[in-house]
Amino acid sequence: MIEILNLTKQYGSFTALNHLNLTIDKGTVFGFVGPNGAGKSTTFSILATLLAPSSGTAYINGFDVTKDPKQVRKHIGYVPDFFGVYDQFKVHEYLDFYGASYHIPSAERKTIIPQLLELVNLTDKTDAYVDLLSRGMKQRLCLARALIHDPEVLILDEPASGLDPRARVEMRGILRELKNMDKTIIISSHILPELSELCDELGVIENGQLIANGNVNQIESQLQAQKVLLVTVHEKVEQAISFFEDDPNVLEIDRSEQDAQQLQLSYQGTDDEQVALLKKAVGNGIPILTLSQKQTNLEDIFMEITKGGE
Ligand SMILES: Nc1ncnc2c1ncn2[C@@H]1O[C@H](COP(=O)(O)OP(=O)(O)OP(=O)(O)O)[C@@H](O)[C@H]1O
Repeated sequence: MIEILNLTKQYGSFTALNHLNLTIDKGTVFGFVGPNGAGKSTTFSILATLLAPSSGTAYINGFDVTKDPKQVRKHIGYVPDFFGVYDQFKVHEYLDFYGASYHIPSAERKTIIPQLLELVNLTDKTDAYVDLLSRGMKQRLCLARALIHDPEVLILDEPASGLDPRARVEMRGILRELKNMDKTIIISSHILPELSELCDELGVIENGQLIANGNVNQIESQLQAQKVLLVTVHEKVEQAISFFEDDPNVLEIDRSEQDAQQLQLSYQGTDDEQVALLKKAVGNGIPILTLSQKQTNLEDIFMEITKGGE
């Protein structure tokens, strides 16, 4: 379990994290999403006990990251966004080195390492030199390294960044397996759809503050206070625009770039009000060809909830 309490980090006069509060229950896969510079890596570095907060703190399985870093490290596996690998090592030697650093007895390491390599699909690379692995393979090796002491909590900073689509799918498969092993996982990305499928819960961070938190549906419903109606009219586009502009529930009208006859209405009315509006439009002679509601995808949601930071 991860508890973040009023976590604040100042770099000089710059506030990178501003009273962040978050609780992640055991066994949850939590996606931490935010634009570049939002404060994700800063949060993760603090959780990994590598950076001291300016104020506030965080607990991992009840251990305070500022007061009890040694205990915390036993309970976490951390994959940073940039990592180095010791290039003179072969894959199995690399894992063995880290296993020894965690004081795992040699006999045990001999059992664990093949299991980990199987988990991250690197069994056939056991004798390969680490520096000759592809980026995706290095990323998976780094994940195996983070798992060597069987931590309950995994802190994964952008584990899918820079991977091609196939490698991303592979990474997702591995994370799913880890979820099935009941690990608590916090994983960051600036790509919301990448996380949505995998995560039980999401938190959106911007300018060091949590601006949305919950499951995908909860985050979606925050946005759905405003739906987007797509209205295609047969000619008379200007007439349609001035008609819809008069409705107080229509907040904004955009014209589609692809289709000059299509209007996109940001609409905040209820379903009943929407029915009444359409009835009135038809009654007023607006030649409506089609009407539909734009399906908001997670990319739209992300753009919407982070647009304050533009
Ligand atoms: N050592 C540092 N000194 C000064 N400012 C820093 C330092 N580290 C990070 N920052 C600033 O703090 C803010 C948060 O950075 P952080 O790396 O936590 O963001 P992020 O959400 O992980 O971004 P990205 O998605 O680009 O990795 C950024 O504005 C960054 O420039």
